[in-house]
Amino acid sequence: MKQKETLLNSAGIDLNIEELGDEHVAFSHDTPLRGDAFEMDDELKMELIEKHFKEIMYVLGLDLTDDSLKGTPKRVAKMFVKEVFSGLDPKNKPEAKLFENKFRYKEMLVEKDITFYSHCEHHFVPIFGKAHVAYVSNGHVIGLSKINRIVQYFAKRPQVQERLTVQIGNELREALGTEDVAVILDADHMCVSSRGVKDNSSSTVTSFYSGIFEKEDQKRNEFLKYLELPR
Ligand SMILES: Nc1nc2c(ncn2[C@@H]2O[C@H](COP(=O)(O)OP(=O)(O)OP(=O)(O)O)[C@@H](O)[C@H]2O)c(=O)[nH]1
Ligand SMILES: [Zn+2]
Repeated sequence: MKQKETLLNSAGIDLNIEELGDEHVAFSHDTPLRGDAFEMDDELKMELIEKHFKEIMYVLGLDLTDDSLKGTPKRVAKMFVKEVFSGLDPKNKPEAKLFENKFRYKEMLVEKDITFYSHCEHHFVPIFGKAHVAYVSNGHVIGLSKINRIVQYFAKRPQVQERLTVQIGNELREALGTEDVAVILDADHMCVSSRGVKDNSSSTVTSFYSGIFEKEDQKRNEFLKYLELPR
């Protein structure tokens, strides 16, 4: 396949972004990924990122023979592929372990204050905050930690908060087989606080409501009330 050859040859560093940009696939709820995004394995991705990051550091004038700096391109490459952007790759998607709702639990379940770390796709600096999730069982209940894992999986992508919110909401609807899902994210954007406008007191709140949470004010208010409960 020609594109793959282009990618592999680009280990020589002549990445032609225009040429690679034709094939868009709406993959994993709309993160704009190319169709060939996973034809390269992680090893090659890390090799290429290391090489490019070395060039960025060089251009900035940094001395890459310095013993504190020389490992940085490799560290950054590993951190991008294996950690902070590992949620781009569907192979890292967590399995949503479900149990039968034998206990006949009929009310909403709320998991609040789920910590997440993401990165703004415009500046590649951190977004971090709390996610609050609610759902009403449609016959199955999900292992609690899987909710955290779903939040973290979608957070580990270059993101905007709106998309992250919708991706988490849609994934929970799908995994749980219910429309009755609510998600709120409350986050700090380092691109707003540490640079640019430098506002470190604002936070950004986004929400996703479907099913009864969309239709019934009462359910939505109940969810919001639980978020105010002291711990
Ligand atoms: N809607 C939305 N915007 C975001 C998010 N994260 C960062 N942004 C904004 O994306 C915008 C990018 O705008 P640009 O004007 O191209 O970037 P910039 O010149 O660096 O802008 P400033 O941040 O204002 O200095 C900024 O206003 C950011 O605050 C997000 O999750 N959602
Ligand atoms: Zn930003």
